[in-house]
Amino acid sequence: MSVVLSQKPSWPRHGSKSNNALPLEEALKFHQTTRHFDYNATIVLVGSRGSGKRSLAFIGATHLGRRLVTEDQYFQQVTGLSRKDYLSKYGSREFGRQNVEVLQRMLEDNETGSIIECGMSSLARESQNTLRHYAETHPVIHILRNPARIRLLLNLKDSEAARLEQADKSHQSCSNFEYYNLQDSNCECHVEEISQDRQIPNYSFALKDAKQDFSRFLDKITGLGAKQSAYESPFSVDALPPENRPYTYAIPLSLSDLTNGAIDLPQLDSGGDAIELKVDMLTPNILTIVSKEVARIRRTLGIPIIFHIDEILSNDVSAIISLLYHAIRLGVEYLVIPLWLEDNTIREIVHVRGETKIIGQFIDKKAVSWQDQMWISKFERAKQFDCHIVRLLRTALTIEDNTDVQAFASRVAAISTRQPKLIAYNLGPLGKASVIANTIFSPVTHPAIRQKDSRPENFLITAQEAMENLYETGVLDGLKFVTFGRHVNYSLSPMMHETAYAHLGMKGQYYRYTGSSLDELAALSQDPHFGGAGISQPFKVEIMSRCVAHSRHAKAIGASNTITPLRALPDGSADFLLNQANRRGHAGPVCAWFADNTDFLGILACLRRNATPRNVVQPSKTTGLVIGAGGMARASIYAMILLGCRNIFIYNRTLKNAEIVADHFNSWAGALSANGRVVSVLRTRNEPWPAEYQQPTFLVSCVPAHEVEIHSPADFEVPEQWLGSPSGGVALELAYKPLNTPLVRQIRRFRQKTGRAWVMVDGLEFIPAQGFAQFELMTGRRAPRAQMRAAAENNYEKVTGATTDSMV
Ligand SMILES: O=C1C[C@@](O)(C(=O)O)C[C@@H](O)[C@@H]1O
Repeated sequence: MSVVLSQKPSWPRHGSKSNNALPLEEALKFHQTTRHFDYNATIVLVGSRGSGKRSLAFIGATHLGRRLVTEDQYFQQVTGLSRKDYLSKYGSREFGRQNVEVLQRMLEDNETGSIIECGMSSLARESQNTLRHYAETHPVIHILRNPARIRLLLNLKDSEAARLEQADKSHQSCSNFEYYNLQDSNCECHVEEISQDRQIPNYSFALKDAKQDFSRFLDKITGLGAKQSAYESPFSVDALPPENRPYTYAIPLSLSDLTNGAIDLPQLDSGGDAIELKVDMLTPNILTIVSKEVARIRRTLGIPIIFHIDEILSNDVSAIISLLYHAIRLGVEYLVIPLWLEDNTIREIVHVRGETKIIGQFIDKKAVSWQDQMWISKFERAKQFDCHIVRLLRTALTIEDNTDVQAFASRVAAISTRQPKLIAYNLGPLGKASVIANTIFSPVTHPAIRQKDSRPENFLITAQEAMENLYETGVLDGLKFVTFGRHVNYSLSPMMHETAYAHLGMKGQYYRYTGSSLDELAALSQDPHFGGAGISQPFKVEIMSRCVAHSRHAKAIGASNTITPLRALPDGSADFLLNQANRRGHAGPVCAWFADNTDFLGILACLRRNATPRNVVQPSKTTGLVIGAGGMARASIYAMILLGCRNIFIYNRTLKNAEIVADHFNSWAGALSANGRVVSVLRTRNEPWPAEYQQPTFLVSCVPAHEVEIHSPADFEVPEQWLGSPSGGVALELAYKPLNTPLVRQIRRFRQKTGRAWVMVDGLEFIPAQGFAQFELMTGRRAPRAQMRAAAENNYEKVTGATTDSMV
């Protein structure tokens, strides 16, 4: 590890001079806003020209279902003139005054339910005062971007660029969050310029990455993400924060290693439940470096960040405090606060933490025995500040220290049930057993790091090894899973799931079972080692009535593709669902099933990430088309409803089945649409597209890949007249044997002929997308996505006997 302590940092200390320097007291007061907002509080974006605010505001508005308000548009609305015309008509002084007034009105008139993109009027002193005040009750996010990139984008001279960069700094003092808008190294294209096939390199990467990153960021700082997951399904990984789940792992990375290129982030994909970012260097622009590295970790790995300032910096208390506040601005998930800081300092930081959780930490350097009362008093100290987690560490001198720390944890557990979570283990090579036994954020290395760094100091085990140990010692049980359906002999699920077990060090087997009745599945689940089932056609609807509990989604869809076993307590009854969720790694008698659905998640992901900005959902206008009337068709309709689509059409060969599906959705979702109907049935293929509706921009074909009754497999083509959307759309084909279905060929031909921007997504993109969540529901562990996707793609030809080269 290299430590850089060469120069003093130059972060804005309280009251320091900048363009819009605040008086000290005011700055402190500003820092102390609590970052707790009404769930619907409007979110404001400020930042330099060229920082990408507009695109991000657009992404945020779509993601949260908010109104998008831009200052340009508001200016015109209020004054009746564009900015340019206003400036030439009234001159710059009056223009400046009007700008400020528009900004103030815009904030005032849109207190809730909006995402506001501020223009450059946010640089004016009066505007900044207003924003500062607004930030007491609303998230105000400062968007940053690499200055070189901005200069390039805006085609600026050096001096102009420097002025812009300098001016942008003043946004720090009127925002309570910061988001570093990374440029995608794969793609230089503008968000509008995306290509239309996943086979084409760079296909909409920029948009996909920014969409994912920024949406997650908003979920995090508003706290909406976590609440949503728990509400949706008790078995989803995000239903419980990692500290409430058994056996989670954190990979420590030092900032200096990250910045000097010693760590290749993409290689660290899966292998930990969190990244512990250790700040071990100070440079003049340390805050920007931190912002950028946090953004890189989020973009590349997408797992929570534990922000930790290395003890080697403990001499510079002022630097530590600035870094702690900065981490809260970045909305990191966990912040490690050294318990040796002064009481008031700790209290103030905890007060403004927003959704960031606090880990109070004490590291003993004097080898005090775990039996010493000192440890309990450290725990009590952290508790007094309302820390969520207390982390107590010391170096192991003997193997016995590991049993001592266990005994200490039991003593703490006996104090009371309502208290912070405890992380306690021994450092050093002798502490390994206590790291394995510890259940929250045990520090692990990653195989990719170990490969590069074989020094004896790097004694950490990998998450995979830690898990293997838990299975070997009988702490966790190997389980059996199955994909169950009438035509599952070419299912890719076994490969995807077993690859994931191996990657994570889990013991598990995933079988295919071709069955003709759900009674056969009931027999399979008599085995206490039964861990869950993927439900394939034609059982997705029927399985619902066999399950005693259902996720909110499965209920709304009326179909399930994933069931998990509910295990019996000694008296034969089922335990609470969240307890069941936390016992997923253990065998035991199965007394009932829980139904969930991940098909809709796969469909949602495919539609969402492939929709072009031109086809952003407008609830009153956007239309969707679903072909089929089975469980997949239901999941497709549900995904479209979640996207905001309120005019969905269904076509199925057997009309009656389409009517049943339409009735199901209209019975609970009809009220979402002005005419009381979200789903309408197209009776025949010869019908012209209903004239009062736009042609669909979302199309999902759920025609089975295998033969149904007398019909041949997936032989469906859409009447060309239904494809007339001028902006094209996303067409998702769920059948994947072969990939090159008649529909895929038709869309490709149509695209070539008309130049309409249809993005074709095939079944091989969908299968892993539904599989990730299924794996997570069944195991409670985060899915190793890249490995699962590769397993599906690499085994496709072997399993299905078809070829993958059908997409061009
Ligand atoms: O329909 C399918 C396909 C599948 O059954 C398979 O085995 O590939 C897996 C299910 O989760 C999914 O809903």
